[in-house]
Amino acid sequence: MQSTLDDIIAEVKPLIGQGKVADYIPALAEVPANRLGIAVCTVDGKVFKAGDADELFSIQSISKVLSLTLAINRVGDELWERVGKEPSGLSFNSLVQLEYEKGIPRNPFINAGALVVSDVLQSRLSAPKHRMLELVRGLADDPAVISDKRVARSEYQHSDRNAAIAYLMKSFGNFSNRVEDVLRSYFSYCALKMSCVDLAKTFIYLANQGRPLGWNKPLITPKQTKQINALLVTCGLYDEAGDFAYRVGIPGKSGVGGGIIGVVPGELTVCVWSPELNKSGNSLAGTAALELFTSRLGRSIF
Ligand SMILES: NC(=O)CC[C@H](N)C(=O)O
Repeated sequence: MQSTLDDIIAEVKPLIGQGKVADYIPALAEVPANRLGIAVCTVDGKVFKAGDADELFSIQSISKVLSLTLAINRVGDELWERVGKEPSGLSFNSLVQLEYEKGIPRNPFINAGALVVSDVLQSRLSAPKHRMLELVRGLADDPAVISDKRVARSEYQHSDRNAAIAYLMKSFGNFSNRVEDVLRSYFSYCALKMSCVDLAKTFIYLANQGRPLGWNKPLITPKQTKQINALLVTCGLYDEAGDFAYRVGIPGKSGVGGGIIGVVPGELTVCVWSPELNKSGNSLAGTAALELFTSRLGRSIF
């Protein structure tokens, strides 16, 4: 495993320069483009890493998996009355489908869906931002995980499109709380700062029937774990979910910070980070690294 990870980092490095670091907020635009890391965590808790696997980065939309997990945990199947389970085929922050589908987002991993999920958490939890922090600290087994206030504030100052999405859903009756409050929580989840190692450990519950590392009780049921992994395969990479399934072939979730997590059910989680993105907003070198990873180890689910 260790030599495979070292080889992957060396082989993928030349791709740096072909993508574009997210620049919609200054705090993300400043991240050095040449970073590249990979970490693997196995269901029995072994961690392997290479490159910049311990450096912290903004997890952005990877947090949508955590908020979905919390929401499923709290409300169960009721959630699916307010958000769909189908791929959108459109970019993560698109508004067009929402109008003709009457304010019901296609899935929980596009921004519209994640905002509905955040709205549910806002209603159900007394301190949603704090609860999320507590959850990730527990999952990553790292009490030092924080949400970067500067990133969250900057996102809020550039939130016109996400606010438009939320207000459109509100006009259809699919949004209960004040838009500003939910946006603040949503951005605080997106601004979580974690490393590849933290994230590989955090998501091991998705490879292990809902059981986090070192916990004595499951976070979600095996059935819910299967459901989240299915949604990751079909919707985790936005309008590139098909290409990702074709090239990488495992459940995955990307974020505009350049991170991507992948799940090999029953076996391991893998997290890659490279800040330069392709046109769909997914890490360019990160996707290539995962493609090599699953191909070399013969680990696709297909
Ligand atoms: N794809 C992403 O990572 C998007 C997250 C970003 N904070 C947004 O809401 O636009």
